[in-house]
Amino acid sequence: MGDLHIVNIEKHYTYSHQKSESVFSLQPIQLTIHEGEFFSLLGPSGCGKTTLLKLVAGLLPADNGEIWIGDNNLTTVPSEARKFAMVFQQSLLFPHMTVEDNVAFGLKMQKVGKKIRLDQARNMLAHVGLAGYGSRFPNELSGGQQQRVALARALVANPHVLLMDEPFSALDPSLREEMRELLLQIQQQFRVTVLFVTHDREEAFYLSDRIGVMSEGTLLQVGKAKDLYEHPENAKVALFLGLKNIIEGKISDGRFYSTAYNGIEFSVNSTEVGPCFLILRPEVLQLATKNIHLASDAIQFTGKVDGLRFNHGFYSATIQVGDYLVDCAVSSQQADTIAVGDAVEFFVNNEDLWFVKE
Ligand SMILES: Nc1ncnc2c1ncn2[C@@H]1O[C@H](COP(=O)(O)OP(=O)(O)OP(=O)(O)O)[C@@H](O)[C@H]1O
Repeated sequence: MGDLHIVNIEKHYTYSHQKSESVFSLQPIQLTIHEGEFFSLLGPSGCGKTTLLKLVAGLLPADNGEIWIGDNNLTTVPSEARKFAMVFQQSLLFPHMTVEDNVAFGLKMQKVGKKIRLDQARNMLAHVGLAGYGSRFPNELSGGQQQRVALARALVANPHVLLMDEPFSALDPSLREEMRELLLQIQQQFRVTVLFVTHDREEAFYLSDRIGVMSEGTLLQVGKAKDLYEHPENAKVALFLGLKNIIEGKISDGRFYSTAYNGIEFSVNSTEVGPCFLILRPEVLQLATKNIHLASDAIQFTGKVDGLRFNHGFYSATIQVGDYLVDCAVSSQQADTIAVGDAVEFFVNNEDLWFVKE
């Protein structure tokens, strides 16, 4: 098997609508997904995630570029011969076939004998928590159970890569969480390479070894969730990841200037120059308490508590600084010492500043 290499793949669509012609271009994409890796393509609706997935699957012809797995060039290999399996948002099971026949169908196409394929199908159904459901028909299953069958059907033929397009987005939140856990468990057990498409950043962050952030047909940045969150390469990635406290300004002569927060100016170590954005992650902002010892290059702000919300084990304070609201993560202990309307000081260490270009 080996790594999945997407080599300068591109695709251009032209379509007409009410006499105007539009074009969507998937710009050349270069990406290697390691064998056994869980990789997500994350981006807003219409950015080209499904197009890229279909190019990898061989369901769409590429205008340019190649798909390799290990040393095998798959570019001209038809979809059904690539040994890739797909799971979609709404997986179409054959309604007139039992669950186990649905799961065994791919093996039947590969001319695997009846006994062996039914044994394998039942075994895979047990892995997805559906032991004993084999003789039911798809319409006798819930939406979540149907997705489990789709997963079993995808995995039974031992695919090189599992391609998944928003597979859980039609499920309710608690079922979605359950399916995520199941998928992770199965992926670790079978060590299958997964290429997963989602527009849900929480989902991508939770599941993935690495994530590729896409926008308007381009792959903006690839990395681990933590690296993307702490060090987005540009403002688009930061905005799409929902980062808070993004401040427009500029750097010149080693100093950052912004009109935000009542006017900011301080020395920076960054090599950036010109217009840029400063990102202050809520977790790196600290409330200044009486005994705190500030580093000499820490940057201090003064403001007024505008709101205080409990958020999964910590508090999130909104602090008004001039015309701006700043999000600041606050421990439970600190939250007990402040109230809405209080004047507060908070600071950030210079090393925790992150600057990006547009
Ligand atoms: N067969 C096609 N012909 C013309 N345009 C297409 C075709 N398929 C997709 N598009 C356009 O290409 C763009 C990318 O679509 P794609 O489905 O890849 O996006 P996506 O990121 O998966 O979006 P979503 O999350 O909404 O599914 C969209 O503007 C879409 O309208």
